[in-house]
Amino acid sequence: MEYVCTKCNARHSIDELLYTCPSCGGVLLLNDRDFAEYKKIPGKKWQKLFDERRASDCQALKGIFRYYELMAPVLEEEDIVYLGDGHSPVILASKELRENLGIDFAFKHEGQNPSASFKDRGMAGVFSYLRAMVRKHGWDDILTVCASTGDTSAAAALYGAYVGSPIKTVVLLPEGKVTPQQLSQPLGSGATVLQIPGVFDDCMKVVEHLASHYRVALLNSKNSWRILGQESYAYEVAQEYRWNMKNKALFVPIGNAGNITAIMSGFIKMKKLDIIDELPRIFGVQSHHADPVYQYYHQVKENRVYHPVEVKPSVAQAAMIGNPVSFPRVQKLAAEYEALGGNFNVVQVREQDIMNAMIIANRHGHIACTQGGECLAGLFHAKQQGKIAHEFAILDATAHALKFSGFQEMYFENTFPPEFGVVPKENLCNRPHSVISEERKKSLSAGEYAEEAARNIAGFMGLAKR
Ligand SMILES: N[C@@H](CCOP(=O)(O)O)C(=O)O
Repeated sequence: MEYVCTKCNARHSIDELLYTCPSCGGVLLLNDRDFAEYKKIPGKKWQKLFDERRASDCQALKGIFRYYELMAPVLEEEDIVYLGDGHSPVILASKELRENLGIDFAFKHEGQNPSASFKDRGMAGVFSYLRAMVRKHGWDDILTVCASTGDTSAAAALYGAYVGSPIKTVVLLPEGKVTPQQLSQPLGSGATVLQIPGVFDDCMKVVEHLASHYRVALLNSKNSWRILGQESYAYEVAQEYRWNMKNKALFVPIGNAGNITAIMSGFIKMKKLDIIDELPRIFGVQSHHADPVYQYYHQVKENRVYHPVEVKPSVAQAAMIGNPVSFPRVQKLAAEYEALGGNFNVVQVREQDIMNAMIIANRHGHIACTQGGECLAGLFHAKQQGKIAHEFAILDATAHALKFSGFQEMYFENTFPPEFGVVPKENLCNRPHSVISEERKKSLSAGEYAEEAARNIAGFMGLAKR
């Protein structure tokens, strides 16, 4: 394998941990030099291999590395770090939800990964590579560092804690802009948690500076081993639908743009190897409060100019990023995707719609986070605009709803700060009801208390007597 620069096409050895091209500073992707050999194997044979592997009880192949030939065939079994990552459930949207929307779709619930987000896929990739480097070169001291809006730091800390020595984990967070649940994750895993004022983009710059001037291993998706791990999402989706991507459309939130890069890269590989006949349509989704990629693709093709944007507070906090590090990769892969017959779009949604959609999804039995809500809002939007009609959509709910319960609480209590621009719809709000007071409880025996509480509930719910 080798690193390939997305800008100047230079190739570099993977024996060194590189994030950008030493020749021109461009971001990198990983390339398998034997890929041409893989083309000699019929697509059906690949499908059979991966289908049979579903039954494997080999620990290393249970997670994202079920597809290791397409990702990192240079790793040995002993290098693979598996914490239960990947194979997140694809759940058909409830009947009522599909009927209301007038389109068939499913959520892929990435919150069911070990640290409750899709980032575990990428961390399984990068930590397995680091273990290989430790084995091969005897590296005895590795300080990993990442900037995060909350999910990356949780995943980095979890995998770092599992692998242990010689790896130590530091995470850098924008103070006050990570949910309490996400903050508790790296703290619980024992990582060093550092905070600075500002937003994710500020943290990313600091971490990039650290990576260029000090001996640290950067764990953000700028690290192309993260991208490889996250390609597994594409392989799983294809396998879920028996390798048939005809009339399928994927909705993916765009933050630092590592995930959309990985998903396109995975589908491109499968198409080139004839594992799939058709590429699914891909819709990136961004909030109007953090939409640099939408702004770029919204321009007339011939005159597109990329500008980072200044983000505003967003409920899709994991994607609140004004200058995604993977933007050059997206540009390159989206062009390749279209050249291979695929279709790549970016839609913009409003904060209000993201919150409404997240609550609607969860009210229909899903565990969508705000980014999952962003995808559902994106699907609503695409449907309304006639951009999608007959396809079956697969929505990426990137993390567990519980990580973002604070936004739900603000919605139900109508306490959103004005800069979010979110006003709750009363019919979507839900609050707890008190059945009996503490004082009344004290005045009753245990039996009387149970009876009176039950009577109050029966009255409140209008229950008929037996
Ligand atoms: N949403 C991310 C932001 C960093 O993205 P990465 O994929 O480049 O690590 C987070 O959870 O921190």
